[in-house]
Amino acid sequence: MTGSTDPRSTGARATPEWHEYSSAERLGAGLAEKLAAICVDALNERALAWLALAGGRTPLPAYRHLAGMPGIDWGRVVAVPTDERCVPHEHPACNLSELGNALHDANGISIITLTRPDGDAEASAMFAQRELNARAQPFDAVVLGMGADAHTASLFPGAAQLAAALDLQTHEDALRIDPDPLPPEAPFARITLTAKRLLRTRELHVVITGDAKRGVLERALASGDVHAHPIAIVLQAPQAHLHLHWSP
Ligand SMILES: O=C1O[C@H](COP(=O)(O)O)[C@@H](O)[C@H](O)[C@H]1O
Repeated sequence: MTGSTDPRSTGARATPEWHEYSSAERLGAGLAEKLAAICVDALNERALAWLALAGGRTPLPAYRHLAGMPGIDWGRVVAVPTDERCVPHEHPACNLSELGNALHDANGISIITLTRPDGDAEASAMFAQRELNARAQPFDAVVLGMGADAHTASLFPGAAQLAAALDLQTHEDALRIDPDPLPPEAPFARITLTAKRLLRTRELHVVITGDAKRGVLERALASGDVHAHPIAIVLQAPQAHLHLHWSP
């Protein structure tokens, strides 16, 4: 089911369009169709299609569907993770291999990394900034996941660097973030795209599953408090088409 709240809101807030699916697999197929369409449009109009893709498990079915879709000139598609853990690239906690595996069939796609091969946090932050600075054009689409604490990308509530990463006047595209507390399942510093960089996009797709996360997302959007609920930054991109994808 697809539904919209207020189709054209007033003020500088994005208007979310909800997409509800009966399963995570259907969500993956629905999101993949939207990403494929925007890649095709981008490639018809510009030299490259430029995507920022969330890590985590929820969007992986969408990436797999997308990679299998016909009619996309993958050699002209460039993707970057929205965030990455500061671990060596061969470490099981590095998002890169899962993203690469999910996009395996997208033959020729370029995936930009945010971290140095050894995972050093400071060197990675400088590297990520250079990589993004060299690709200053707006994203065609940004896919964002969300944690149970309302973090998105690696914009973690409570992190010392959160205010800098949320600052919409910043000149930084990517920053080091130290989640506080460190999540026990992934106790690492991260590199995250800043809110300003994530919001410079034609489309924003938030992808979540389960009633608990839906409740978190609805409360975050209602409060608009980006420091307590960083996912609420998506409301601050009124020029972007904001899609919220949910399945049980
Ligand atoms: O820590 C992270 O978690 C979120 C959500 O992941 P999921 O597995 O629950 O979908 C993810 O979007 C983010 O990129 C990642 O760093």
